[in-house]
Amino acid sequence: MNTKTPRVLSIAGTDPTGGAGIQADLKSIAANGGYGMAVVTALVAQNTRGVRSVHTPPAEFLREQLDSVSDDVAIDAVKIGMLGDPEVIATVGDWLRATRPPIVVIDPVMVATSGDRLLSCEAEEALREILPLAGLVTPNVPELAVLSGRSEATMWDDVVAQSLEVSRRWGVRVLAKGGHLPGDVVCDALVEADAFDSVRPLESPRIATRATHGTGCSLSSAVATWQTATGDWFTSIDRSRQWLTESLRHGEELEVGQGHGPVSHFAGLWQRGGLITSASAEWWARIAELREATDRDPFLTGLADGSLDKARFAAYLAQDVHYLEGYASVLSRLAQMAREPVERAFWTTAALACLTTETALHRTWLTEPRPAKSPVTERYLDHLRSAVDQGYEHGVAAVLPCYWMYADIGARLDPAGNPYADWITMYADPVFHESAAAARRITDRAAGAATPVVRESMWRAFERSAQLEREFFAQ
Ligand SMILES: Nc1ncnc2c1ncn2[C@@H]1O[C@H](COP(=O)(O)OP(=O)(O)OP(=O)(O)O)[C@@H](O)[C@H]1O
Ligand SMILES: Cc1ncc(CO)c(N)n1
Repeated sequence: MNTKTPRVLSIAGTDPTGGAGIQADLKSIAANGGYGMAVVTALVAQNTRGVRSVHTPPAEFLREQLDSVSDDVAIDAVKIGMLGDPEVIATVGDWLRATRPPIVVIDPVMVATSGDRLLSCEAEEALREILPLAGLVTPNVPELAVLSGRSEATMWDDVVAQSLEVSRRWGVRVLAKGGHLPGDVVCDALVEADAFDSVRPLESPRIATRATHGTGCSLSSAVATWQTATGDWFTSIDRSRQWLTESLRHGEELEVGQGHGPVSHFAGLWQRGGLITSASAEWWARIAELREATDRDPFLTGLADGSLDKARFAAYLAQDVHYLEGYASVLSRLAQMAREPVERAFWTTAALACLTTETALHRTWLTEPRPAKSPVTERYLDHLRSAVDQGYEHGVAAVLPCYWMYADIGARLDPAGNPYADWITMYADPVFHESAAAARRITDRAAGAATPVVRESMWRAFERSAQLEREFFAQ
């Protein structure tokens, strides 16, 4: 098992709508964990409905593109798609013989999903001749008929028979794809003609979707990528098919084009949180410096070693009572805005705890007359109120630092022999920590469901609160 990121080169034609060809290959390689590179064989004016025209750059230029990659980059795998005409095939064939990439997958592209031809008839013979350079060839049913010189298979047994013929004749492994045959189950098979004529079928449920544009491109690129990592063709095909099935399921959601739309290459990744596994964890890391600066504030260092002046502590608690009253109102508003019953219950309980448990200690320190709200207290509460005004997501992000920074401080201070031990143990209490964890989970759920724009402004609301927490201690 190779643990390095596979460097995978796609040699193929283009699809400006991004669902097939090189554009699909790059997405597929990335979605399956590889680093994608691309050499263009043909510029294709096409969309989800059909092909309008094809522009083939000069063969010398194709060779220059290929050499640009191989002269500089160690290539782990190559996926070959649309080759268009005999000159293109000869150029790619020469380059393959010269560079000998360790993994080569040829998707013998002949016809687009729309039914338009992508390979000239004269090129069919030339294409057969380069098959021995591949570790795997991935024809669909019509392509298999062309390669084997037979009529198009209508039954699975014929698909297998034709695959065995192609495998035997050109000494190549064949992934026969049954996507074009009818049935609730889509059957593919890895076929190798040798003494035992191995035929290993792979089945999956047929997804009822029109979004099948570029499935062949995407599958072959995925297999090339996985093969670098696993070294086993069957495993690579199996993994790639699982990924493709998931991507097919979400293709129509993209609403791309009026014909056969593309698959959603990153649907699974997005659904599982994309690059951000936890928004709150990422935000917490981003405020690391601010947190360290807060720790160094004389108020907190004094609290930590017990040397803090009693009058300063009382003044802090007096402001904190004002703050907690305002904070509780904000939490009640979140309770009203929450759509999930568990979240509504959490914010309701949180508002109550704020007005009772948390302020109980404060009240023992309060002296009359109570001081007015300080400018920092006013500013912090204004910020929280304007965050909930913007929406639930912003509100939950804004109230989080108050929980989290206090839980963090409470866990790190030692109450033993400290005159402020009551305060420390209140924030070291597991019940308070569980509340902080619940507030984080709610924030992560809201951030996961939010658009990138909303998530970005959630972060800003969180960051501003963290800054205000620091100013609050420093006041
Ligand atoms: N509706 C579907 N549901 C599930 N899997 C499918 C569906 N259609 C195709 N597949 C799978 O997608 C892969 C590509 O199959 P297909 O035979 O359609 O290739 P293709 O014709 O070369 O693709 P294209 O020309 O659209 O790029 C195969 O693994 C096939 O089993
Ligand atoms: C460039 C290109 N390659 C392959 C296909 C097959 O889907 C396509 N439509 N376009």
